Amino acid sequence: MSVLTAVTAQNSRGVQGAWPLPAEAVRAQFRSVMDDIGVQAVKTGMLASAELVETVAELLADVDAPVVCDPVGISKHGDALLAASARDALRLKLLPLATVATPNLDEVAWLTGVRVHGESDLRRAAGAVLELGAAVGPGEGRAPGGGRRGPAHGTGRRSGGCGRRGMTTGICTGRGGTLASAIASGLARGLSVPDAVASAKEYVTGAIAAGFALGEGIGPVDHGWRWREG
Ligand SMILES: Nc1ncnc2c1ncn2[C@@H]1O[C@H](COP(=O)(O)OP(=O)(O)O)[C@@H](O)[C@H]1O
Ligand SMILES: Cc1ncc(COP(=O)(O)O)c(N)n1
Repeated sequence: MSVLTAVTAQNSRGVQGAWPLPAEAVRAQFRSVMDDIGVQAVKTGMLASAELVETVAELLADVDAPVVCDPVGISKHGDALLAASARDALRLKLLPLATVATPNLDEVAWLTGVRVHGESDLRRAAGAVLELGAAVGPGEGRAPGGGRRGPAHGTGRRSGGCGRRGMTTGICTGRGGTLASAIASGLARGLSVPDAVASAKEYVTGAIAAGFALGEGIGPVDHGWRWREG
């Protein structure tokens, strides 16, 4: 079930417009889901403004289910999806509620000041995210205790993806959101955090490898790759 926080106009070329919903609309959708259907896990994505980050943090404070926070900052095309003024609310209110946080490398630098230049920086970055309160972070699907960790860009076993038109960089839209959603799905099914992260990492790797061209710009990951591969 979804609680929409913003409406965007976007395509493979970029984000042409974004309109945050009123906090009241977010609260009402949340109540509609919780009071009838309930949740086994939550994943947060684009929150647009400090007000919406605070609203979502308030709502999640009473939720007794794992929370995966994907602190969406900018789109693959460089379009802002979160106001700069929302950083403190994200750091101080939402991330402390997270079971798992999945910032990408730009987002982790923005949130913690730690710049990742190589693999040796990953542990420091993860530590900085943990200090904000998230149980696990950042991005990369790192499992506690040194679980599976994949390549950041383009060197992995299945990397490549987005294969038409000679794109071999693994750059496609929806990677981070797919990783975070897959982790939340695993947690909802009762997997432990390390198992949910490992399973999500495998899934997103396949989705990137099967990414395809759509439109004139950056195409999407393929969420249906397992189904298509049979
Ligand atoms: N070229 C690639 N090949 C394989 N996995 C990749 C590649 N690029 C990114 N990933 C994986 O996709 C997941 C999400 O990456 P991330 O950089 O956080 O995405 P985004 O920038 O979309 O938020 C991570 O697990 C990352 O390791
Ligand atoms: C509503 C929404 N949420 C998140 C992203 C980031 O995805 P990406 O980094 O792949 O552009 C996006 N473009 N739109």
